[in-house]
Amino acid sequence: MANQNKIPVIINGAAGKMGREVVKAVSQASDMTIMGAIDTSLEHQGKDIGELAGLSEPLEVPITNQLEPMLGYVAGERQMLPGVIVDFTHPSGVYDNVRSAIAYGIRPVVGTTGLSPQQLQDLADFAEKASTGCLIIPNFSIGMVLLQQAAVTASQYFDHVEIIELHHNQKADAPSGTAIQTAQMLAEMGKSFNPAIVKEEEKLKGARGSDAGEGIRIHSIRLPGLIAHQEVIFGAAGQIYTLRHDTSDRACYMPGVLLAIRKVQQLKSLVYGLEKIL
Ligand SMILES: NC(=O)C1=CN([C@@H]2O[C@H](COP(=O)(O)OP(=O)(O)OC[C@H]3O[C@@H](n4cnc5c(N)ncnc54)[C@H](OP(=O)(O)O)[C@@H]3O)[C@@H](O)[C@H]2O)C=CC1
Ligand SMILES: O=C(O)C1=N[C@H](C(=O)O)C[C@H](O)C1
Repeated sequence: MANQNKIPVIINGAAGKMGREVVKAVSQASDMTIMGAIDTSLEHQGKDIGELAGLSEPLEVPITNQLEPMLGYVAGERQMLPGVIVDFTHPSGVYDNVRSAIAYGIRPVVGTTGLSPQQLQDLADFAEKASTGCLIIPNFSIGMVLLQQAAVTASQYFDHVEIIELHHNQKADAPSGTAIQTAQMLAEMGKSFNPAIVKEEEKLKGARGSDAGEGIRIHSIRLPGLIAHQEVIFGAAGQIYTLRHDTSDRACYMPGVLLAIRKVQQLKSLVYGLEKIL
C-alpha cells in the first residue's frame, strides 16, 4: 500500500512498556505508518523507536518530546488520511495531550488511565465541538470485555459483589481504570449492592477498599511479578461466583489498539470503552 493511503500514527509514550508494544504492532500493520514517536523520558530522546522496541531493523523514527510540533507536522500532511495519536503515557499528562491532539484535528486513541470524570466530560465536550473522533479505552483486551459482560449478567442475580485488581508495582494510579469502569457498569444496573448486615468499623483505614458507588468496593494490590489481573467476586448464601482475567503479555492489548486506530477514523465524537467499537 502506498504510504499516502496508510493511516498516519503518532505514538505518545513510545519508550514505555505499552508504547514499545504499540510500535511493534503498528509497524507490522500494512495499513498504518508511524509518523512520530513522543516520550518525555530524557534517557530515550533521539533514539530510534524501532531499535528501542526490539525490531530487527531501525524504523528511522526518532523519539522526541515535542508534542505540538509533531501534531502540527502530521496535521499539515493534507494528502493523507486523518492522523491518529495513540497515548500510553501518565495520568498527569494525558488530559493536556488529548486536548492538544483534538485542537490539531488529530484523533486520539487513549489507553492511559487516571482521567477524572470531570476531565472525561471536558474532553467529550471538546471533541464534540471539534467534530473530532476520540477513543478512550481503559482496557484493550477482549478477555476483559467478556469478563465485564459476564459481571453485568451476574449482577442481575447477585446482590453482593467486590472487585479486586492486581497490578505490577510501577503503576501510578489506583484503583485501575478497568476496575473503575467495571464498577460503573455494575452501578448502572439500577440497584445497590452489599446491603449492610452488621455495622462495620474499619480498624485500619482502607481495610474495606475504596467505595466506587452503589456499595461496590474495589481493592487494589501492587506487587512485582504481576502484570494486570482482575477478579469480580459475587457472593450469595452458600455460593461464590468468581470471574477472573489474567494478563501474561502486553501483546494481548494490541488487536484492540489496532482496531481502535482504524475505528477512530470514522468517529466525530468521544467514545469510551472497547465494547462500543467491537
Ligand atoms: N488501556 C489499556 O488497555 C492499558 C492501559 N495502560 C495504561 O497506560 C499507561 C502507560 O502504561 P505503561 O506503558 O505501563 O507505563 P510506562 O511508565 O512504562 O510508560 C509510559 C511512558 O510515557 C512517558 N511519559 C510520561 N508522561 C508523559 C507525557 N506527558 N508525555 C509523553 N510521554 C510521557 C514515560 O516517561 P518517564 O518514564 O520518563 O515518565 C514512559 O516512557 C498507564 O496509564 C496504564 O495504566 C497500560 C496497559 C494497558
Ligand atoms: O497499568 C497497567 O498495567 C494497566 N492499566 C490499565 C488500567 O488501569 O485498568 C489497564 C490494565 O489493567 C493494565
